[in-house]
Amino acid sequence: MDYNMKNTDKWHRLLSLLKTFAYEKREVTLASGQKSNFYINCKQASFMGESHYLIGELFYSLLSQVEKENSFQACGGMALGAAPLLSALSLTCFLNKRELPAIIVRKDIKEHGTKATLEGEKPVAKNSKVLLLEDVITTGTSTIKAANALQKNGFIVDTVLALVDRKAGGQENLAKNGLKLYSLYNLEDFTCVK
Ligand SMILES: O=P(O)(O)OC[C@H]1O[C@H](OP(=O)(O)OP(=O)(O)O)[C@H](O)[C@@H]1O
Ligand SMILES: O=C(O)c1cc(=O)[nH]c(=O)[nH]1
Repeated sequence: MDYNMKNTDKWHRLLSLLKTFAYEKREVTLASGQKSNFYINCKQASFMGESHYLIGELFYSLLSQVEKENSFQACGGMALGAAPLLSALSLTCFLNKRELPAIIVRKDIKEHGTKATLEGEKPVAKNSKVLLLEDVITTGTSTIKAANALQKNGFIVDTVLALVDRKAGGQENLAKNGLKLYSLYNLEDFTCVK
């Protein structure tokens, strides 16, 4: 798909905020246990008001394109990285006269109180189609876990929107699990000199 929001002012501005606050060139161990010499910690940018606004607008625009073939009743994603993305998209949908409630998947089951794995699922009917959001895709394992948690709770998940695809096999792993990936940025957007 040719994304119509790519290379727009909003797309460039969000990339600039991610490059400034999220991208770090350093040795790091990733969620998968693999070593890398760079890290994109989107949370350093995604909780800011301006990024929140841009993420909402860009994901809303991507959602409108994806929905030419598919439609969704809610969005969902894994804590913590997906939390600001879900909040941004859900708010932007509301401002566009559409309710798209957000479901966050806890990394660990809450041990007291509700003992919940999901939060925000009450407004969403079972068998609803949930659009999965993710900040960074490396192997795709975290995203597949989030999809499995939602599916186990009676929701349908087949599509993922990500901020960044590190192009490290994640897309292929998601496809093996029946998940189609659309990402706003990939690794080259961070590494190209422009
Ligand atoms: O594609 P993968 O190989 O699974 O790696 C990507 C995952 O790693 C990060 O989460 P992290 O586990 O660092 O958690 P956080 O959002 O709580 O910081 C990121 O938010 C993705 O969920
Ligand atoms: O693979 C990961 O754990 C990972 C990579 C990255 O660049 N950013 C992130 O938040 N997680």
